[in-house]
Amino acid sequence: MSKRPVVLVVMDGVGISENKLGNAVLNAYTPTLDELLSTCPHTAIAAHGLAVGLPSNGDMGNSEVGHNALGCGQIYSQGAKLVNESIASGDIFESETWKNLVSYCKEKGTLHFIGLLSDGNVHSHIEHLEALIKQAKAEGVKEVRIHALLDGRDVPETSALLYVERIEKFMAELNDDSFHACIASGGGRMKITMDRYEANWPMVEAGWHTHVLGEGRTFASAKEAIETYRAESGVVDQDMPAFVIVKDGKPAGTIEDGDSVILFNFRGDRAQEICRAFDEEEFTHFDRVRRPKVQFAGMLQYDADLNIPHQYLALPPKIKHTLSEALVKQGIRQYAISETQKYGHVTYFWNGNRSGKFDEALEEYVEIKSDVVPFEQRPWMKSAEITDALVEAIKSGKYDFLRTNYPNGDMVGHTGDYEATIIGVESVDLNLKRVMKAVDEVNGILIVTADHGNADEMYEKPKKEGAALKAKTSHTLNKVPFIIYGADVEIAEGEFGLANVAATVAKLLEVDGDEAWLPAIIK
Ligand SMILES: O=C(O)[C@@H](CO)OP(=O)(O)O
Ligand SMILES: [Mn+2]
Ligand SMILES: [Mn+2]
Repeated sequence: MSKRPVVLVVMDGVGISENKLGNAVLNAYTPTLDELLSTCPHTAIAAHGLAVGLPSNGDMGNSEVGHNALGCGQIYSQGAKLVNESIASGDIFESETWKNLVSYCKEKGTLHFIGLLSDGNVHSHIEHLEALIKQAKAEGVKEVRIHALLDGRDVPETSALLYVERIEKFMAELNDDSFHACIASGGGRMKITMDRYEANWPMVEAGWHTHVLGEGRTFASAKEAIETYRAESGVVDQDMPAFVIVKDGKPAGTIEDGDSVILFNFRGDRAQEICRAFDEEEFTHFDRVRRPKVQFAGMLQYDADLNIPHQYLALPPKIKHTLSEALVKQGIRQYAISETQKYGHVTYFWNGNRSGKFDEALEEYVEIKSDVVPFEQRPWMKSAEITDALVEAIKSGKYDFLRTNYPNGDMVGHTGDYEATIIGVESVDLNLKRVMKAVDEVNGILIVTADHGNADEMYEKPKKEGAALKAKTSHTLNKVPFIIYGADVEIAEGEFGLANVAATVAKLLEVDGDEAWLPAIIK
């Protein structure tokens, strides 16, 4: 084992692109990154598509698959791909859960689908929803209701109508005397239901009131809701307030005793809280007012240790041989820190979607509370506070491997605000300098990388030359930086991705890697 501590920084959403237009990474003032890139061994590594276990290279990276790959050194087929396969093979419809949910609601109840309505393939895919609705009808379900969370964060900023129209056309073709499906409620994904890491439970409470109780502002259709909210305030899809659809003066689909409910998102971070609201007997995070007796299932098992949700349609990748586990076996003391928005990224996602520790005595996890504010108004977020704690941990000499995630490039990038995102990236750069100094003081080694791009492309590619610029809120397909500071090493030949990082960390720590891992990025 080396005597030199290794610190790994994930700059969330900081990708590499040569294109200067709307590039909040290239155009930010980043003296620290510039210094690192001009003086240290570095390369660019793949963070999207096949390199992180997604169905195709047209799939942008995301935090879940990115941190999974970083933390386990391997490429596993991810939720997006596993659900595709399970639907194609029909396995999903053979599952006990599917059968249970269908038989529970088939005679007198309704089958509800709650989830992110887009083809972003980060949390969900509309094709999965379509396949489930079609099969439900084939198996004799009579009533289906959709509770549509509007995206605009993994897909273009104001694309909700595209998906609403697509699913309504799909349902209209299925609807007949024996079957009826329609949208019952919805709202922007950053307004209701899809909170994560317990950052903002009131979002989930608002979702409960909307989907379950059918309370809120009412409209005749989802289209009317979207068009009205846009006309009133110019609000974009992800921030769209909640809406309830009414038919004949009543909500089109509250959730009642005898119904079944499927959360059709496959990704876990933003799925867990609403699952808990349905599943938990003793629930204290908000007053549910009424808890219907339903059969509830998630698309995937989101956390096996915590048994969330109790029922699920498909199994997630069984991620084994993680870096954390290999390191604790060799006595390496570890420290992980981020603010709430990304805390689970450096713990839960990093450890293959496990929320527990491998070894209580050897691992310390620290969460700095995120503010609940529009991040374009505070683009520095908690970068300084994270750094205060990280610097202290580095200097304490208590840890051999320390990791952090700075959310700014990503969380501010998702707002589509170019100027604010520049400040977000600059905040990371400023704090990176402090981390470098602390690493110097303890004669350590620093790795700087990212999990996927976002801030590197803040405008959609114009459809025609000269067309007005449109904010881009989603991740990118670009590679990410991989830089090693403080070690006299050479980058190896070849193409690398996020799954090559774990072996690199082990090599720098001078401990054994795992045979399952992809090779290190250094010679
Ligand atoms: O905010 C999120 O949920 C996703 C985008 O859908 O971003 P990230 O993968 O960076 O967490
Ligand atoms: Mn991310
Ligand atoms: Mn993101």
